[in-house]
Amino acid sequence: MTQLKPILSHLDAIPSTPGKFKPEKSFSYYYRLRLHSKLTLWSFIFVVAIVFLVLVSAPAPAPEGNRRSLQTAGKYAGSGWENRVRVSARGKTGRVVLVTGAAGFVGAHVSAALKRRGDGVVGLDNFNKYYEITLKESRKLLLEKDGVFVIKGDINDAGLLKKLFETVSFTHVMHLAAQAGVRYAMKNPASYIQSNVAGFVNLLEACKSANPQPAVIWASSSSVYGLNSKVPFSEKDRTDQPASLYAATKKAGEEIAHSYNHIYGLSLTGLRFFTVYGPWGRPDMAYFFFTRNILKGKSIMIFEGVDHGTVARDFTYIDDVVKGCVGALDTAKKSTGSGGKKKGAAQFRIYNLGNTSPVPVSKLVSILEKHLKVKAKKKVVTMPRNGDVPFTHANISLASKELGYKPTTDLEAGLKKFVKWYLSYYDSEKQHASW
Ligand SMILES: O=C(O)[C@H]1O[C@H](OP(=O)(O)OP(=O)(O)OC[C@H]2O[C@@H](n3ccc(=O)[nH]c3=O)[C@H](O)[C@@H]2O)[C@H](O)[C@@H](O)[C@@H]1O
Repeated sequence: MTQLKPILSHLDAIPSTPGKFKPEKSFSYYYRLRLHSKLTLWSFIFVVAIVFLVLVSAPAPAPEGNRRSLQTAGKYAGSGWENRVRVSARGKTGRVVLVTGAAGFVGAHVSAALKRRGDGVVGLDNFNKYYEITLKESRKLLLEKDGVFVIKGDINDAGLLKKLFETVSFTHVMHLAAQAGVRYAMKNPASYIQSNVAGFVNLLEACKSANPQPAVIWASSSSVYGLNSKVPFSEKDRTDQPASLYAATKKAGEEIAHSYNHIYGLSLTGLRFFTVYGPWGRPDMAYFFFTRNILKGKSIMIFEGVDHGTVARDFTYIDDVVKGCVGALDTAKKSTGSGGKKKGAAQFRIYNLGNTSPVPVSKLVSILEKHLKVKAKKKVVTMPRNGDVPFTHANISLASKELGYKPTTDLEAGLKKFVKWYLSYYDSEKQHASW
């Protein structure tokens, strides 16, 4: 320590402006300089040795996927987060369900229904900006009141899924996260591949590796029938003529699911939803933005087919679809594999969840006008080449027989409930309307 003193005092003498430094040429100066150099040399050797040891003992750099997992593990580690997940997963029925897309339209309704009947439910949603995030946040708030924790995270995050499956033994996964919307696929095709293909595979990877493997129920779409002209659409009809990239990714999902069922023994049930609508719905859908534009006095475009052909949809009310989802969950058999190994054949099912009564878009608009008590400014235009199909019509006999699915709400009654919710939700004082 005493040896260091002269050096420190020498350093004290160095002016803050280096160019003005004038060296002293005395004996003690050279003595101190030599001592300084010796110490600097030893410090340098010491630092090099430490760096060498660190480099030798450091593991090889993690590949991209693992690196992301490590980041995720750090982000979600901690007893606070794990406790919230575990509390949310508690239930009375023995069923513990991971609902992806829980802040979305169908996901939020299904999560609430499962929690209300006593299942343990954990939600996952990436809260992306496809449509207004405030609506997703409001759904999340309502779910939290019901005791459902909605994690903000992405199905493409393998680290997060691994952590989730390590924290909770899910009996079921209700996979409702997706990039939805038929026409938006022309604007942002990559987002469909990212969510509906890559994200789905990532989720199935986590499910097949889990021990026990959960049974998986996931959202497919009526759009897989594409240009099929045989009505009503039956699950046996061809689905190899998609009219949009959205439909193609949903069809790809069905094929991917089949391969995971075949290789790993995962129990998989696909639900082909037919234009689902209702309270807390999606602002990108026609019934929703028609309502918004009618109230604002803006014009709306009603598509028609070639030669003034009618464009119609088998609009299906949310509560009916929720019952179909719950029916699918309750009849799902267990997966047969565990930890990535198949032990026997597992269940693979596909069902239509529609309403069985297609309604022309022009009729949808006249019902809205009636409930809103406002006349719409209508422009009838030929359907652009945007991936839309002229009509959808579900045959639901399989779902009725095997899931007990029985839709009970017609478009008139369903839109009445939607309009009531819409007016109360967008009335600023009642932003937090109930289910
Ligand atoms: O059943 C399905 O599988 C699909 O249902 C809806 O797709 P879509 O039936 O096209 O629903 P909307 O976008 O609400 O369109 C409803 C009807 O309104 C028509 N439309 C849409 C927009 C517009 O400006 N004008 C118009 O007449 C469409 O051609 C369609 O016939 C959902 O948006 C998809 O995510 C879902 O997968």
